[in-house]
Amino acid sequence: MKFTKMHGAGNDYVYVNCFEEQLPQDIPALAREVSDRHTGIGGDGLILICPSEQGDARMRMFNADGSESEMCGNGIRCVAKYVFDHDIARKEELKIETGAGVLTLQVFAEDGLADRVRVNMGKPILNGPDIPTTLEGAPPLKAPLEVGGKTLEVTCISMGNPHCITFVDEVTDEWVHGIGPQIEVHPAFPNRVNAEFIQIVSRSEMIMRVWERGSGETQACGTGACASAVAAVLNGLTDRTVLCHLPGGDLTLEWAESGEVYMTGPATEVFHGEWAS
Ligand SMILES: N[C@@H](CCC[C@H](N)C(=O)O)C(=O)O
Repeated sequence: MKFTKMHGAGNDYVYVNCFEEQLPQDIPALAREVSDRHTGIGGDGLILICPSEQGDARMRMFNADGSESEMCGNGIRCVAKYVFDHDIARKEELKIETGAGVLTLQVFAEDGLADRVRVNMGKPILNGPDIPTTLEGAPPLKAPLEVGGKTLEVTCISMGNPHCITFVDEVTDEWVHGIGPQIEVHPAFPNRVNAEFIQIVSRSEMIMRVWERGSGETQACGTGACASAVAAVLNGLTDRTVLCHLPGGDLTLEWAESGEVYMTGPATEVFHGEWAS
């Protein structure tokens, strides 16, 4: 099976071109094997680039634990780069089908290769049961959540996949590794959840670290950054356009007056290979 290793702001996945490659039946097991950083290729998960009847390609994404997610913000920028660079559809405006619907992307190319992508991520889902969470509100805003002996005030938003955002004075390992895994499996989230920790720098800048559902801490999370930008506006902490600093790089988020969220960021190809097992 041929694969390509790519990352978006350090959020790295193994990509397989399913226009050409045949996959084993057990895709969750394949995702776990290729993602292993010691015995596999190494990555935050596996992303399949598949034919689509509704767009130029369809993305399927699997976390490192083999669970499938509806959406991946950093992944979809890399899928767009692959589709553009490898001539599956060499268009500056692409449509990619995801578990969260068909999204429109704008590709910015340098010397014939895509290097930045702007994604219309659609409207955030704010209704608690649709996120899903049992916390009340649309969205749950400053909702009390008992975790590790503390009562956190969290905001919950779905960008097709679920996010639980906590604003903190300083984003520390204790938040990400101590509290993050407990939020991921908290009973308030029936499908588990991605946990973001946000430090506000100014009305237009924030720092984020994430504990991702199914993958643990990653260097960036595109859907998480979008959800956090929406949460920051709803909590009165930032303006509608914000630069988000993540351990692996920066993303620009804009929550437009139309209600749609736009994310702009890098997409990088690292190497190709062949998976033997
Ligand atoms: N890193 C991704 C999100 C990947 C899926 C997530 N862990 C989930 O289970 O929902 C991103 O860039 O959005």
